Amino acid sequence: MAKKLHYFNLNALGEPIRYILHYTKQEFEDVRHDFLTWPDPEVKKSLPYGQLPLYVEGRKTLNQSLAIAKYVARDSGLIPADAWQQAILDSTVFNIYDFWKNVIQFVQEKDTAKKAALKKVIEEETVDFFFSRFEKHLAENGGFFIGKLSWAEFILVGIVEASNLFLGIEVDKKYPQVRKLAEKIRNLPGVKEYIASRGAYKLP
Ligand SMILES: N[C@@H](CCC(=O)N[C@@H](CS)C(=O)NCC(=O)O)C(=O)O
Repeated sequence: MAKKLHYFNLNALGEPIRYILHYTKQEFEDVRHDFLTWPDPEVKKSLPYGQLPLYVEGRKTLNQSLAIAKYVARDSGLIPADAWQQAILDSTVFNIYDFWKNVIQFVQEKDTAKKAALKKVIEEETVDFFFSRFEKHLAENGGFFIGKLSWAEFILVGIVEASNLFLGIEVDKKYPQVRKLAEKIRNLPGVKEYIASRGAYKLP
């Protein structure tokens, strides 16, 4: 069945899904929309909630990045059988997205002074609040969230990379567990080749 992932030519919410698809060796069409000319009225109208990413499998479509990531991670050992462990991972990805909300607020702010103020708060408070917790969670579980590789680590690494790109800082600089994990994910078979083939992202 033909699979397609629609997203912008950026990392952000699409990249963890791309990483999982490449790691699990699933063939898919990586459809990239141009952020600079967005919104393309035809495409926007065709999206169930007007936003990307959108995953397409045959005639079925799925929106919401976390739902897509979890769906494409099934049958690959990236989702534990145990319900409690599944819930821990769900909670973890929501915590990661709670951090990401701050980055999005920064990205969307048009006023230069307010934008600078938001960046200062993120750099001086928000990063530490979330990343000290991610760091502890990883340290207590052998460098993963539940003691082995799961879909949640892909989400964290994708969000770290996108945050670094959008904020122009290294949010993971002081967090060795997070950094080590990012290196591990980037060197996974499938992911490594994908990264080499796509090159580096640049902000529009
Ligand atoms: N909760 C949604 C958020 C999707 C979202 O915010 N998409 C943004 C890009 S990251 C978008 O499509 N922006 C363009 C628009 O709203 O027209 C998810 O996780 O998929």
